[in-house]
Amino acid sequence: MASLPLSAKEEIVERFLDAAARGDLPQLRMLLTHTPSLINQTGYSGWTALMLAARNGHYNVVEALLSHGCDKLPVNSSSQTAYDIAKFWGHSHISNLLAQTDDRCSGVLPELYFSRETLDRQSDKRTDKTWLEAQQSDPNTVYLLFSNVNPMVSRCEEDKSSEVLDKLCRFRYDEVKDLIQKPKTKLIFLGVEKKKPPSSCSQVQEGSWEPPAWFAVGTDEDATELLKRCREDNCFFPESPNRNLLKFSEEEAGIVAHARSVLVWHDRYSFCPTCGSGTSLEEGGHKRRCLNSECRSLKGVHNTCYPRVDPVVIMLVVHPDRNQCLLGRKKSFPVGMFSCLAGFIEPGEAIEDAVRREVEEESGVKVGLVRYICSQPWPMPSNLMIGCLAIATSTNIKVDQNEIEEAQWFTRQQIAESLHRGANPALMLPPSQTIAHQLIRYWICKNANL
Ligand SMILES: NC(=O)C1=CN([C@@H]2O[C@H](COP(=O)(O)OP(=O)(O)OC[C@H]3O[C@@H](n4cnc5c(N)ncnc54)[C@H](O)[C@@H]3O)[C@@H](O)[C@H]2O)C=CC1
Ligand SMILES: [Mg+2]
Ligand SMILES: [Mg+2]
Ligand SMILES: [Mg+2]
Ligand SMILES: [Zn+2]
Repeated sequence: MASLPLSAKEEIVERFLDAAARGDLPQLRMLLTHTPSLINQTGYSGWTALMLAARNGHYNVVEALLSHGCDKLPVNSSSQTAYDIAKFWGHSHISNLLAQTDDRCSGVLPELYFSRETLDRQSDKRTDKTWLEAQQSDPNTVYLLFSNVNPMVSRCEEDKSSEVLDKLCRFRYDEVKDLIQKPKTKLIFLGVEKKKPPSSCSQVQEGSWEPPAWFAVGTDEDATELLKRCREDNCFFPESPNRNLLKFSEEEAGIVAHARSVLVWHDRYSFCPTCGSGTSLEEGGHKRRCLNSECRSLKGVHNTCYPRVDPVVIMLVVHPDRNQCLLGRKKSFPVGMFSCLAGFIEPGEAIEDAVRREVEEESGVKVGLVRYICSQPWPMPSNLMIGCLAIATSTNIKVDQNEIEEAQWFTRQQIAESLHRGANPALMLPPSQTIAHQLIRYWICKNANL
């Protein structure tokens, strides 16, 4: 049977993959300059250009592909990454290169959701009352409204990935000035915009321009009343706040993480933890001062006066054979979902010891080497997730049923398939916004080269 003619697109993909397989760097570069989207295209059996170059030992092609931001994660139909292929065929200079390239640049460890510092916090301005007051009434200042620690949002479906995005509703001083004067309202100074205006702006030329300040307004007023302040009619307060907190853009997620954690702290610590008296807000909403002049908390620096952060270790435990990892599921997880083990750090405990203790408590597995990888603020309500890879020194699982319903070793192949192809009913991994997902992805890409 005569083979069907290739479409123009298929033909260019084939030429690109062929150039990678032959190590023809000039041809590969020329095609990439013309059509940058070729970079992660796949051909026969899911092989990418990176895999073909890794298979045939073309170091300079692998290097060029990585410098163009090529994705190292994809697996072929045999569930092998480019790293696995280079290693299998004995091209250790290439497998080392694939394991070593800078994590952030190569996309192995992307920026974590909730962690973008969109605003410049300008913490030194928190004690400058005159400056803060001037910012509050400035017409360019941006206010965000929170009802019982939930942000008011509007929904837009125009994101390029066609995912639903929630957008924070922004208000100006005139629209909220009555609200912020009420005694029970909490006003949090979040920082100032980092973006610079166009140099044509007259205030920039005069030297009088200041970047707009942002404030969060926390109130327990009736949500329906608050919604009446909106100019648009598609604004709302999400019904399941925890799930909805994962629907923001990266820019806004970072702002929400800061604002929500501080507001939750005010909500839960209205009275002085030292003597039980009332407190007042200070320092742009980043401090609570006890109103009892005799209180010990007023002498020296007292940590109960400042917002709390709870450190939590979260770890991907790697099997001693380096080819499997340990994941667990809580009863509350959706069917089929497994995630990294996690637990609160206890007082007087180092990160490594907390990792070893939590893993042994929850799964019975003993851990030796622990390596810190990355962290993520998790404003539910105020955790700092400290992500680690840990190497197990024992393999028998004995689950603590109070904390975990089930724990299991999964092979690299099972994980790579679930990550790459998704929709695997036997193993569903947590969403990409979580540090658990990113630690798992990191292990697959780096092959746990501890
Ligand atoms: N972003 C992510 O990828 C993930 C985030 N997490 C978060 O990590 C946190 C800790 O994980 P768990 O397995 O629940 O911890 P865990 O294994 O330490 O068990 C929780 C228990 O620890 C006790 N506890 C000790 N200190 C606590 C504190 N400061 N606050 C609340 N409870 C405390 C309580 O009895 C609680 O029931 C959770 O809040 C969860 O939201 C958990 C997994 C993934
Ligand atoms: Mg736990
Ligand atoms: Mg635990
Ligand atoms: Mg614990
Ligand atoms: Zn007190």
